[in-house]
Amino acid sequence: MTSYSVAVVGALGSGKSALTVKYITRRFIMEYDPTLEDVYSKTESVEGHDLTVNLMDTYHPHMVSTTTSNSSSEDYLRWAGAIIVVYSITSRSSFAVAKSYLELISQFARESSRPDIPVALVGNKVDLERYRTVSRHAGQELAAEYDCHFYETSAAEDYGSVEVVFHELIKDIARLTDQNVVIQPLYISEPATQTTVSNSNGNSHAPLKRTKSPKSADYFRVSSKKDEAKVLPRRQVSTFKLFNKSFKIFN
Ligand SMILES: Nc1nc2c(ncn2[C@@H]2O[C@H](COP(=O)(O)OP(=O)(O)OP(=O)(O)O)[C@@H](O)[C@H]2O)c(=O)[nH]1
Repeated sequence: MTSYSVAVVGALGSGKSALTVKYITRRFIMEYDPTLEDVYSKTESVEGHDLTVNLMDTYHPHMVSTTTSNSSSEDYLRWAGAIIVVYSITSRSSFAVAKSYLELISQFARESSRPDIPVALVGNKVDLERYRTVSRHAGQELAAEYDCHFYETSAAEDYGSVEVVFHELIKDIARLTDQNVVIQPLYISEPATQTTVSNSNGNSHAPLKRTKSPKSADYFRVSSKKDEAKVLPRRQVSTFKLFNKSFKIFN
């Protein structure tokens, strides 16, 4: 199974969960329960080749504007094939935290054997333009400083602006492993039968043929705390609880 692991990091409240669930379900969520670190997976079958995207929605309550970290908060670095660093364009403190994450990732890349780990800096909540305190230019400059992708998104609005972030990183991972991958939009089909998966701690990349249209897609979430997987039936939920998190969904 071709597998791509993407970790999402950033300040509390920057929209990590909203972006992750938007990508998984195409819907915007309003979170109102505390967050735990969780792993979600989305799979699709492409011309007989299965592609799985594992997403870690991280939770580092003690990560502030500093480069100090501890080993458990760096687990995502070892796990991820690519990393999304999120800040809110309405929060200068979240931008400072994003810079700290970029520094941490850059240190890790230097010290490990993974100097090319793909990273995207994402300024989220662009629908709240009137409350903007971090300019687009500042985001671009920071991304240039750390030589990473830069995007501005809204988890509350356009799905495409969220999808492109994940897809570009998946393509980067594939390029790093010499895979010829064309990522098409991940269509969500009727829920499949319940599936059990285990967390991916590495990235094994089988050759993937070019394709014109994905045939089917499943999406489900696995908890990093439990060896249990859960299929989320898209058409049956307007409000749902995912293990320890509750979400309201806005169509
Ligand atoms: N308007 C708007 N609100 C957003 C957006 N993304 C997230 N939010 C809201 O911002 C709040 C925080 O979003 P979360 O996704 O929980 O943020 P998080 O980074 O996962 O936060 P923690 O789980 O505490 O680490 C929630 O009320 C979301 O509904 C966005 O793009 N636009």
